[in-house]
Amino acid sequence: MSVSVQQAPTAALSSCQTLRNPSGPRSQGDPNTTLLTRSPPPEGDELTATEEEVEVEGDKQTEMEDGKLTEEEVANHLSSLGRSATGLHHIYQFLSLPRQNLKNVSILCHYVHLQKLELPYNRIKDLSCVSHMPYLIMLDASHNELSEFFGFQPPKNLKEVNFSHNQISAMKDLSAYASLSKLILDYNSFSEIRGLEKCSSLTHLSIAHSKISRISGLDNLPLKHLCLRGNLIKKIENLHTLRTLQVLDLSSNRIQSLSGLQNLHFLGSINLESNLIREIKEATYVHDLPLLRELNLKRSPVQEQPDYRLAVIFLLHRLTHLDEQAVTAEEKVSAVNKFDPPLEVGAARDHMTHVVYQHMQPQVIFDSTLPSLDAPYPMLILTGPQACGKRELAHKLCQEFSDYFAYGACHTTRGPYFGEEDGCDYHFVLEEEFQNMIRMGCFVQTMQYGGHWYGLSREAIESAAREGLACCIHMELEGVFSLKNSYFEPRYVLLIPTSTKEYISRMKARGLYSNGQIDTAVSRINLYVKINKERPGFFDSVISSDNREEAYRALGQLVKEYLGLEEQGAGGGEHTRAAPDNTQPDVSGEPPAAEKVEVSSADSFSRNYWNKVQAGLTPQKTSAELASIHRKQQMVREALMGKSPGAYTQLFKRSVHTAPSLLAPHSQPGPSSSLNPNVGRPLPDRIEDSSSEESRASSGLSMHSSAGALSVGSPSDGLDAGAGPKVDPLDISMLGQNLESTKDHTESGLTPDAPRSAPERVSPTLTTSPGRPGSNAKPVLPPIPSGRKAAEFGPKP
Ligand SMILES: Nc1ncnc2c1ncn2[C@@H]1O[C@H](COP(=O)(O)OP(=O)(O)OP(=O)(O)O)[C@@H](O)[C@H]1O
Repeated sequence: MSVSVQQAPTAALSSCQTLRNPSGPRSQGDPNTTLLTRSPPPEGDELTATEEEVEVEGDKQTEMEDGKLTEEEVANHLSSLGRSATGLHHIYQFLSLPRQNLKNVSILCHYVHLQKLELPYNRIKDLSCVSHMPYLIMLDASHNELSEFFGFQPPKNLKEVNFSHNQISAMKDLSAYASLSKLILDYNSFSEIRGLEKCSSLTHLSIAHSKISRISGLDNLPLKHLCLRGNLIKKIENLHTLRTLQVLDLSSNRIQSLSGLQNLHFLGSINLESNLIREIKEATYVHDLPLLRELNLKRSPVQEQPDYRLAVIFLLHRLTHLDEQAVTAEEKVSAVNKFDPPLEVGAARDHMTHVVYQHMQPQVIFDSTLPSLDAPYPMLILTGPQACGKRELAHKLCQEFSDYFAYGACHTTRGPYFGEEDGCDYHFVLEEEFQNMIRMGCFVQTMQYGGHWYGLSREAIESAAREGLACCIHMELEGVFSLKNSYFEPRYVLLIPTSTKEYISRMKARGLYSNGQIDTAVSRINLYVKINKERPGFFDSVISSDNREEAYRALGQLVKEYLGLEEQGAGGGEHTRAAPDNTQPDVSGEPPAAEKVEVSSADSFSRNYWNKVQAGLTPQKTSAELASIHRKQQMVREALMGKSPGAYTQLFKRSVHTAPSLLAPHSQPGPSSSLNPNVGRPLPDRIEDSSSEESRASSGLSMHSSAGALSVGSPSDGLDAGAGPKVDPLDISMLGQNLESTKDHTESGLTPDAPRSAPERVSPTLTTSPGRPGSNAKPVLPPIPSGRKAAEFGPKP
């Protein structure tokens, strides 16, 4: 028997060809089935079998039971007929003998042409036969009893080796295996990785379920796949030179951090299942890996973190699979909306919150700031990055234009800086109180900045409006976005630092900010610039804040243009009165010549792209069209007044000519009048001109003048609060009548809100009456102008 088994491979070929089953390798199950699956002897031979043959057969069976591989068995499992490596012979290249209970495979010494050898699930302890297989490319010796690592002469082309599930405890130098590209050593007892330094072709290495406690010995290997699953590794280290690594499996270790992976730019898949990663922020270490698509953190403590999945998806937005589950587009959107909502989303959420909370409160009419038909309550918002000077400028502006603007103090949970006064710079409140105010629907908008809450309360606006003043507020961009969702239509002035260096040194000079706060503020400059660039008209005006004086000059000029003021001398308080206003559109909507000039000068102020475009697109109306529009508007207003008598009648009528101060409730005592240095001043001659009066009345810009004309103690003193400032050229004729009727009501004890009879007719003579409602109030601020002006500064898209 041994003669036939140990024949030279070429001889074995013919032997194999006759012996092996044409269907190729068989019996993958029970190792003992080998005998049963052997090819039956040729027909007829059975009868002539000699005693000797029976004996040989018996020997063979004994050998198999002893785990010794026989020639016949080899022949049965050979496959893949092809040319030998030398090209001179036809040979079987592939031998697969799994689960054969083999212990001794020394017979394979003679199968020198084998290229692929599979001997898994046997009991082999010695593989020295491989030394005789110089052409071997693939060797699978997994699930055996090998205790030695590569115990054979290196076949020069050996590429893939599987020694998993053996009893090998030490790695040895594999520098002779230069062609080795795939090495699987799972389920052995290695405690250290070594000997691979010269394996310059090794792209796939797996040493799972061993006793490795430290990653080492892998420097500069061209590995693409590395599996060290089920070891004792605590730290990801020494991987930074594996520049080509694509798949990394470090599951079932004791790793606490993803640090050490940040330079592996080809990594596409990381398995860290069953480790000790606790913090979501660990994901930041792999945030910059451009090809990372799969991350598995299953069975790690980090899973218990709130919003774990969305947070990781947010941090690693390129992931397609997290924890072996596909990441959906919805999850990606939710993650962004949750952790870095676009300004619009944040603003919408903020707005919704306050609207809902406000609606949960008893509803009241905010008489001072309610939007009117033509003009919303005037507000000026100074926006820009922190410490760009907007607060200082807002204060200064409110001081100089104290008859027009009041500083709207927001609420904040941050503590006051040195010199800050409660109620002046901010209303300083505790977090609990702030949250309570949110729930009570007190805010129009809120924002968190630098870990503190800031919020603009409705009362802050209302209190300014009750005094007949426009509100001037400073806030960050998020606040602007939120406010744009409300029905308020402020004008927004962006104050932007153009010299970062100067901005930083100014912030440092204040001595209030940490480096981190300064960095945040600086980084936000670009946000403002971007918004201004991408959304023309988002800000009504942009002023450089580098030089505070120049910035204030520009802001002041802008406000003067807006108010229609003229310089009346130097010094503060000079703007408590305005020049007679003859710049407003007449009732027909056609601006007088003077206004046209002003409009063009105000053009730079406006910078409202949208409105300019709109104005450009709007064809000039003929006088007939304008008259028609005029009639329609009048009818609408009358209809509205008729529909809602009482308070609304008052509201609309009064608002026709009044700015908020005129709308202050009668019960509101005279802070405004006491504050107003111009109360009772004689009206300039021009204002008494009826035509200009009418013209002014048609415009918000006339308000300060008309107010100035009012005499102290005007019956309008008793006017109740009404709608926000409204400029309605069409209702000029109602002014006197309104005045009279109000007076009557007041005298007769009727409250302004009491139901009234049908709208009274207006005597045309009253339109030229020098007495105007609100004459005892301070000069009132101009509402946002209507007509042509409105087109300039009107609502944004
Ligand atoms: N209601 C609000 N909504 C949004 N932003 C606000 C609001 N109130 C204040 N802010 C802004 O929050 C930022 C931080 O305000 P804070 O007063 O703490 O900073 P500051 O260092 O004094 O800077 P500044 O001089 O710009 O006010 C500022 O840019 C401020 O304009």
